[in-house]
Amino acid sequence: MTTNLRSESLDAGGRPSAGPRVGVLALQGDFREHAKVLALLGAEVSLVRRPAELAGIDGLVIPGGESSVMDKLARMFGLAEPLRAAIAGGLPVYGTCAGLIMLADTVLDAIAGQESLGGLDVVVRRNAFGSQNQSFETDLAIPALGDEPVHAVFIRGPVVESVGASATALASLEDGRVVAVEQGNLLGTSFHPEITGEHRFHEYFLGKVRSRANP
Ligand SMILES: NC(=O)CC[C@H](N)C(=O)O
Repeated sequence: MTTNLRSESLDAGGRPSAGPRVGVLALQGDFREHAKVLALLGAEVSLVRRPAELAGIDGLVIPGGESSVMDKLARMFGLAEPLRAAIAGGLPVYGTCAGLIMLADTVLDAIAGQESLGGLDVVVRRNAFGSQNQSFETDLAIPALGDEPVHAVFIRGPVVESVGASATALASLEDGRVVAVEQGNLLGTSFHPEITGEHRFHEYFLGKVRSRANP
């Protein structure tokens, strides 16, 4: 008899080990696309809408969407402070587009009263590619992810205007503008790997999640 096990690795008790538990912030935006990619890569995925749902996750993805709405909902649902505490406590978090804006310490062109969660020592500018050119696609060389370029889709994305001393740029456009950054367990991209079939960013993120879950 063969059993259809999702994971071939076994835990200390000889049982098949479950994948890392990754939450996806599901207040607004393209959280379903992230959940699909993460599940495909073997993570145990849960949607996060309340503070209690942060318990027991080993990592969190903040999706693309609209950062000002996400911010409002996060505060309304009492999630903003628990999220800040989780980030400060070292929870691995990957933010795409609006998610990157949520993780940035400083946000330019925010709407009045908009707050970010912070954690990434970067300055981002919302809607940096302007209304004439709201969406575009390009291939990015990202040595940290291997030789094959990353096909990147930008949808009213932010740009990283300055990278502070604690953060590192992972990818830039040809004109030098930074569009992917990391800092310890935090990862952010201006673009959307969750919609292109590109899994290397999620894999890279899951690496951070696994090393925190099994130090
Ligand atoms: N695709 C996206 O996530 C767009 C981000 C959006 N322009 C914002 O400011 O939040």
